[in-house]
Amino acid sequence: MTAIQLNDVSYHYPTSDFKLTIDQLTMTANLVAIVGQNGAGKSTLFKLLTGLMQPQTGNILINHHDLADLSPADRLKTIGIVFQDPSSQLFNATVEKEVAWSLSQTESDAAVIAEKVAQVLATVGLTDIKDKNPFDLSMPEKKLLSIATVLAVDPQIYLFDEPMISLDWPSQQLVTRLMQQLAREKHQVIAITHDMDWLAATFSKIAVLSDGEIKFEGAPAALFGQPELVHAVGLLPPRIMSIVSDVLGDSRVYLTPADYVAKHQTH
Ligand SMILES: Nc1ncnc2c1ncn2[C@@H]1O[C@H](COP(=O)(O)OP(=O)(O)OP(=O)(O)O)[C@@H](O)[C@H]1O
Repeated sequence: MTAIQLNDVSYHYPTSDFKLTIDQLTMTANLVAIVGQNGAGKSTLFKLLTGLMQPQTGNILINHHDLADLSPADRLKTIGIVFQDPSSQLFNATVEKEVAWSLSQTESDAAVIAEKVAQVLATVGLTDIKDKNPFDLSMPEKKLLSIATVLAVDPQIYLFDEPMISLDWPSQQLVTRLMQQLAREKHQVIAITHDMDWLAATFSKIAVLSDGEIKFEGAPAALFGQPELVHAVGLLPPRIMSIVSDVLGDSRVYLTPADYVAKHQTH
C-alpha cells in the first residue's frame, strides 16, 4: 500500500495572494478524491505531488521517502499525471509514437516498449487509430491517449486532474473502470473532481480543500453527513440526496440511487 504524507507543506505563488498550507495530510486509500471550489488549490497540490513545483516549507513523503530526493526517472515511475487538458501533453507524430515516447523515458528495450504500447492502446480502445496524428483526434480520444501515456509507464500513483471533463459517456465508463482496476491492483489513484455523483459512487476517501487549506478528510458518507460543512466549502451533495430531501423531506445520507434503494428495501 502506497502512503503519501504531507508535513507542514506550504506554497505561495510569487505573483498572487494565494497560499496553499497543509499541516498534515496522509493519503493511504487506493481511490482518493480531491475536491473544492475553483481556486481552492487542487491543481497546486497536484503540481507539488508531481514534483513539478517544490513546496517552500515542509516535505512530501512517498512511502517515507522524500519526493524531492527522487531522480527524474524514479519520479516518473512513482507518480504520473493525466492533465485536465490532454493537448498540453501530446506532441508526437502518431498515437503509437506518443505512447512509445512516454515509455522510453523509463524503459530502453525496444521490444518491451512495442509490446507495452500495443497493450495499453488496446486497453483504452485506440489500437485502430494508432497511426493517426494526436492533433486530429477527438477530445475524448486525446484524453484516452494521454491516459495511455501514463498507463505505459505504470507509476505507483496516478493523478487525474478532472478526468471526466470532455469525455463522452462510454469513455467516462471506461476511465472509471480503469481507475477502479488500477486501485484493485494496489495502485493509488487520486483524482480532482467537481462531480459529486461520480465521487460518491467511486471514491473511498475525500480530501476537501478550501482557500488553500484542508477542511475535511474522510469517507464520502462522513462528508455528506455534515451539510453545514458541505455548504461552507462550496460543494453540493450527490443529486440523490437533494432529490430525496426536496421531495420526501428525508435529510439522511444517500451516496447513489442504489444506496437509497438498499436502505429502503423491506425484508
Ligand atoms: N501560475 C500561477 N501563478 C499565480 N497564481 C496562480 C498560478 N496558478 C494558480 N494560481 C492561483 O492560485 C490559486 C489556486 O489555483 P489552483 O489552480 O490550484 O486552484 P484549483 O482548486 O485547481 O481551481 P480550479 O477548480 O479552477 O482548477 C488561484 O487563485 C489561482 O489564480
